Amino acid sequence: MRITDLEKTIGKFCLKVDDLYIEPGKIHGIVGPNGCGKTVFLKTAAGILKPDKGSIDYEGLTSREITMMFQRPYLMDTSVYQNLIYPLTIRKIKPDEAEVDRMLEKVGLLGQKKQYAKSLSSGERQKLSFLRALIFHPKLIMVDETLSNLDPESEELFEEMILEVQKKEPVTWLIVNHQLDHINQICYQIHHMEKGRFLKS
Ligand SMILES: Nc1ncnc2c1ncn2[C@@H]1O[C@H](COP(=O)(O)OP(=O)(O)OP(=O)(O)O)[C@@H](O)[C@H]1O
Repeated sequence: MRITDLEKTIGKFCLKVDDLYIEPGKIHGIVGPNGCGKTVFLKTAAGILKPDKGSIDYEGLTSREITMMFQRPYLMDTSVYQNLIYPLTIRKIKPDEAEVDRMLEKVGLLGQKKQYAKSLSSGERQKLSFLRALIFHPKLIMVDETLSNLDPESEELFEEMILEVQKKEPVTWLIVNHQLDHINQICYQIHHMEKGRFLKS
């Protein structure tokens, strides 16, 4: 993915990306102080916010192959299971039930499969949202500080799952996190942001 001459102004804030190359199939971390524009960048890169100027070359990826995990996951008024398979439902793909159970089991949510999703704890919601992002095998996954609120064990589990995905069919990950987060250790490249710009690495 290549981002060139991109600009996005929201209120007093201005995001400016002259030239940024995100090597495909790798795990990229984005770190920087509060308010430096990480979320605005991610939303713009995901196509949720329209840039005022500039271009994003997804190198052949379509919007259906891109997903974003938000800091506060949006869940629908239905069961854990229905929320999980939603990306498949809208793509008219029949879920592989054994695979669904395997995924839920892996994060310890199998017992809550039929439970109302909105009754899950915040960490459980993030686990569900993570599985929902993985279930349709996207090629580009953007993660907005989702992993920062997890307990160390869950964070380790997510890292393990990310590496498992990378072994099978490499995905491009853009993971916004904090400077000292453990997840940085599995990143191929860390991109530093400050005041709406990327620092040269
Ligand atoms: N809808 C909006 N209206 C006005 N200003 C906004 C809006 N959205 C974001 N901003 C401003 O843009 C700047 C960048 O915000 P952003 O959420 O991208 O920061 P961040 O790096 O993700 O911060 P944090 O680490 O605190 O999550 C902030 O100063 C914020 O106040």
